[in-house]
Amino acid sequence: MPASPHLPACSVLLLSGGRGQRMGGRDKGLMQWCGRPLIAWLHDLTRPLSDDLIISCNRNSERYAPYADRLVADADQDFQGPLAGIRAGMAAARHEQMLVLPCDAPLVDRALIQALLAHAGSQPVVIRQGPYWQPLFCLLPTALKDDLEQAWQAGERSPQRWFGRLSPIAVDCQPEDPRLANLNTPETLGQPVPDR
Ligand SMILES: Nc1nc2c(ncn2[C@@H]2O[C@H](COP(=O)(O)OP(=O)(O)OP(=O)(O)O)[C@@H](O)[C@H]2O)c(=O)[nH]1
Ligand SMILES: [Mg+2]
Repeated sequence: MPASPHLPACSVLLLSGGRGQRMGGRDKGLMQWCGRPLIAWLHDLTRPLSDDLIISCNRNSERYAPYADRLVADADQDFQGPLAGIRAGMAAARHEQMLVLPCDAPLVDRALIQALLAHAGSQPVVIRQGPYWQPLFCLLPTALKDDLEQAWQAGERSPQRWFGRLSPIAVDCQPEDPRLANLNTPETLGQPVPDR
């Protein structure tokens, strides 16, 4: 289902497969923010955009399942980073474009997503803040699946280095754009530090 008649159909990949080290090793996507799990906020934002909503997670699959059409796990269970999740998502995605968002950015809004979708084509479209790319906020043509696979097999593990070779289109945001806030620590969730 397209976001509007003028925007392309896309798959959505919500990245929630990280180690959560700065959260004391907890599964970040399931941590509560403003009364609900982080993944629930991203689900609500993206659900109307796609009939192919994929969550990349490496544990607690039964708790993620209600928020997705499908779940993917990394091929290796040693947390090789977000590119592992993107790789699994690319292999599963059913549409020509795949919107990628991290689970820990609940303030992303529809306008930001529409700005990415507006550039859908043969190149990656990536958010940039000042000089800094935000590689996990992006729109990827799924035709790049084979390119990604080759890069992965050659040892690439950095999303930014991977798409950097592919003439990405930037969607520029202000350095202080609050929609891109990343919640990486218990303090940012407004919770005490969890026990381990
Ligand atoms: N599939 C997958 N996703 C990952 C992996 N590492 C990080 N991510 C995701 O990438 C996004 C950004 O990662 P971080 O904010 O560093 O999250 P994290 O790795 O769980 O947290 P830290 O361990 O504290 O760095 C989050 O949405 C993570 O879920 C991984 O090894 N596999
Ligand atoms: Mg990390």
